[in-house]
Amino acid sequence: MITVQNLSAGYGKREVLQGMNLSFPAGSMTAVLGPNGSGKTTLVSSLSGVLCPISGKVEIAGKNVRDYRPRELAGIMAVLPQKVEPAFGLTVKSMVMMGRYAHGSGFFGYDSEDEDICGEAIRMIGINHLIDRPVSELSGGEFQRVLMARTVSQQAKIMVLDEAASGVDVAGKIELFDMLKKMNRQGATIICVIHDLNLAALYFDRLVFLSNGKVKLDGSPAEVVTKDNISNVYKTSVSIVEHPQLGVPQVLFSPSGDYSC
Ligand SMILES: Nc1ncnc2c1ncn2[C@@H]1O[C@H](COP(=O)(O)OP(=O)(O)OP(=O)(O)O)[C@@H](O)[C@H]1O
Repeated sequence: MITVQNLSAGYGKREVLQGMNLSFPAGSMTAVLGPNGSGKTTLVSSLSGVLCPISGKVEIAGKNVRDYRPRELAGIMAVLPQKVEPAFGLTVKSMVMMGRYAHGSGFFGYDSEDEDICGEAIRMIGINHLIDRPVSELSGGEFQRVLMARTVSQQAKIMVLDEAASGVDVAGKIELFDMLKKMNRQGATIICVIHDLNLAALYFDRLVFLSNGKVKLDGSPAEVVTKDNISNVYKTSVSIVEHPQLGVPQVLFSPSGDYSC
């Protein structure tokens, strides 16, 4: 269980999150959404203990996230940040192996089990063909997949992902979210920042929308993805339809002007 308790967090004197309270039960799968600048990455940085709160706290299994030692935290929580620079000279394989940091025990830091787990993550994410390529020479979407493989190889019970599938093509997104859903069904707690409302409604049990550093909406897709709610949060007009096979709400957008021929 992760709890966000009366959390205020920000940068210097700028308070972005204001008195936020949230809890993420073990085994839950939550999408965090909201307009640009609403505080999603600030929340992720707070959950991962990178950002020191102004007040309040984040607890994981009853212990303040800031009190965990880095290796101990990496053993229970895998974080995929929004911005990662592809380090010069690192190959895809060595970058994925970095996910085993918390587990590494062999003479050189990693053993054959670490190799097997990374190999499996690389196969699952479909980047076998890239394994020896330098990460600095990959396309944006390819690099994003490598980051995802590194996160998966960490085999942590909690996964916090900030725009995990940004830059990944449509089929790749489906593969990634299918995989996350499978991991969730196997017990992983997943918290994922995502901009795509329709994928969020398809895959996540709970959608939390932030607006100006506060929780604006929190509920199942059926509860929160309504015309009024989405129009209100994003200040744009939308239509809601039902997914023809799954029945979940899906959002349609229209151009703001009349561009018909
Ligand atoms: N390092 C920083 N220093 C100062 N202000 C920051 C910093 N990082 C973010 N901010 C500000 O904090 C606010 C929230 O930013 P945050 O990155 O959490 O938003 P977000 O919801 O993740 O946005 P996006 O959808 O664009 O990724 C924004 O107004 C942003 O300008």
